[in-house]
Amino acid sequence: MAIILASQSPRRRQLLEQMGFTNFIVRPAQGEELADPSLDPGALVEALSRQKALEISAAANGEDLIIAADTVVAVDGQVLGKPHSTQQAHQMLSALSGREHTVYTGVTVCRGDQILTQHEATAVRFRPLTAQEIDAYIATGEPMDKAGSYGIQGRGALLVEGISGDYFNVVGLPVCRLGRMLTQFGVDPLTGM
Ligand SMILES: Cc1cn([C@H]2C[C@H](O)[C@@H](COP(=O)(O)OP(=O)(O)OP(=O)(O)O)O2)c(=O)[nH]c1=O
Repeated sequence: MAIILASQSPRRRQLLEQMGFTNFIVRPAQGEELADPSLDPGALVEALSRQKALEISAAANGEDLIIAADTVVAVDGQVLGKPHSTQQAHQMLSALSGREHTVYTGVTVCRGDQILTQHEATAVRFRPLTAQEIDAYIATGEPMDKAGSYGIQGRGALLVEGISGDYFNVVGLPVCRLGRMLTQFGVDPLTGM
């Protein structure tokens, strides 16, 4: 049985390694992420993670275990994905300045016909940011491939006053929840695989 991480995200790869997995295949999904915009953020990230997992599973061996995830930021009923431009990154960071938002990550594990999807939510509080600080942060290049236009694991930490919930969920993979989901597939990262 091979473990396939259906993700291009280097953070997700690192977190899977941190869980103790050394021999897994990275095979990012290529399909466009399509979801009903009326879904609430939890249902949205679940649907997107499921799409990624099913795309890779369709071309995989039935014995292979696929893991896929999707992360968004929600504030004021608005869902923020990755920014398409530095201008959009500026808008997102302005919307997050001086307040709390929620990071949602959906995760899907599947093998053959068995499929399990869940999500985790983490509250993150930003300190107030000036327009100049936002511009300086964008100039580091860090925001552009990240939901909500920041990376808590990088210099984005300078913006974060506090969090409530799973830190790793913000980085892109709810490690504790995923560990428990995997036990339903007979894979236990803690006691041996
Ligand atoms: C909020 C936040 C997001 N992120 C990242 C995690 C995800 O990689 C990204 C959200 O985009 P996603 O669409 O979830 O994932 P991706 O396009 O990077 O990779 P793939 O679809 O192949 O799995 O934002 C951080 O790294 N740090 C953070 O603090």
